[in-house]
Amino acid sequence: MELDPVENVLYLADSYKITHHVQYPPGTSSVYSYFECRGGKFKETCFFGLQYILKRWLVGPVVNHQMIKQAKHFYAVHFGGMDVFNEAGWAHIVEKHNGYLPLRIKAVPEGTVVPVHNVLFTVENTDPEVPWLTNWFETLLVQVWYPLIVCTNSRAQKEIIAKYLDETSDSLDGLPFKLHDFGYRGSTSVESAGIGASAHLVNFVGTDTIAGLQLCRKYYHCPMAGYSIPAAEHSTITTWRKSGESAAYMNMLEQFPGGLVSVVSDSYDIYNAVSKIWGEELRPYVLERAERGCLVIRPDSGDPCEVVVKLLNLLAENFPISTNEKGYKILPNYLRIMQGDGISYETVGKILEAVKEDGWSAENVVFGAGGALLQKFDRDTQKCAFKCSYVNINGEGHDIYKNPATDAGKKSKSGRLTLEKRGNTYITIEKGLGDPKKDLLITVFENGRLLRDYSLDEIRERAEIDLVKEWKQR
Ligand SMILES: O=C1OCCC/C1=C\Nc1ccccc1
Repeated sequence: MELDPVENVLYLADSYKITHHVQYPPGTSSVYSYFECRGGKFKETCFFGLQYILKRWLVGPVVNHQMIKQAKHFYAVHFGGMDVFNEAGWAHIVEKHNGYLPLRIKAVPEGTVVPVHNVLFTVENTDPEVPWLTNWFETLLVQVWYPLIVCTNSRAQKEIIAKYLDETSDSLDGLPFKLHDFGYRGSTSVESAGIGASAHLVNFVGTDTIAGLQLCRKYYHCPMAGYSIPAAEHSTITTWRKSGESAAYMNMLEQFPGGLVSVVSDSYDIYNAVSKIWGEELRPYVLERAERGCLVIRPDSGDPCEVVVKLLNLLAENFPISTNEKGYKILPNYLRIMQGDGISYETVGKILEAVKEDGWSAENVVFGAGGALLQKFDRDTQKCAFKCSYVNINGEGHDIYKNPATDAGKKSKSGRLTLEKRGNTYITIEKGLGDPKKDLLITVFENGRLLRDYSLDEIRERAEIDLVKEWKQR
């Protein structure tokens, strides 16, 4: 039976790694490597996504003789006839470990927020026969850069939105729904959409990226990690033609008589739609459902700061505005604005500042984000790196490092590492000088078994932002 090559750990490494087993010093018995963020856009990272990689690819009996036989032939061709594939090494893993990978991975608990330049996880071989195994899996494990950075970026936006809610409203209750994931179509694949969407769901519960819900269900014990509401897209408005714009909007109110409903309203002229259609022609119908639901008006073009503020003021001309305890204006609870265009870590604060400057509360607006939420990152955004810091050769341990004369920023940590708390922050102790009893790195994977299985709920709790924790204390 033809094996699915995607499901074969023998193909989950960069080609050059296939040739590395003969490149370590003779007598090498242990290779110990670590992962860190060396800096970048954010000064701290919210660690998330390793568990998905472990469960998806590494847990269980992941290699067998048939796979080895197939890979042997595959690599002979790939390397132009040269026999570089470590058939004996992999056969040893099948024979001695029944295909379970003799590795130990220790990681900071998912959801932990750690300042950059700290060790986030370590990898080492547990069988001295296969020291080359540690770095074989660098390729796959470093892909954690993506969920880690999406989670961090999403969380940073939560901090900004929470700040404005704290300043201009009486509650943070709506915060989990304030940033909605619109990023499915802009993702590079269904799998990557799911990974990125799950990372956002650590911080929020608003999503349209279904793939993320499935991932959270299957890999993070969360049956329903996020929610959405009935919403229009341009096609369901423009198919009524311009002459039928108000009929299209009326249809939305009729088809969804209760609960929240979102109507994108900028197909022709958002300002006309809000002042003349929603504010006049359909005003009675908007009021009629006031007790049963909420109309969410969605602009989708123009300068977000200008459009959102202008829409709030146009709505104030036709609907009853009140003032909350912080002295900021609020729409009636049956009206909200969703800004789903141009939203990013860099812009969300500017929009909320404009809203606040004009005397409006942040509670009036919810946001949607796509590309900037799930795509506009690369491994360099946080300078994610995986480096070997310790090796044992002929029974003698050596603390090792790289320190390129041409880039001091690429200097790596040396020796066996621990992650320890100092006050309310973290530090990494190098050279094996850390206290194992204080080490915050948890053995999550050992010899093919998952030793810690985090739920999304506990990750959400661990990742919670300070302002929310303070509010819960009040
Ligand atoms: O308007 C909305 O209200 C809240 C529910 C989602 C929603 C729109 N979704 C969406 C998805 C992908 C691209 C663009 C929009």
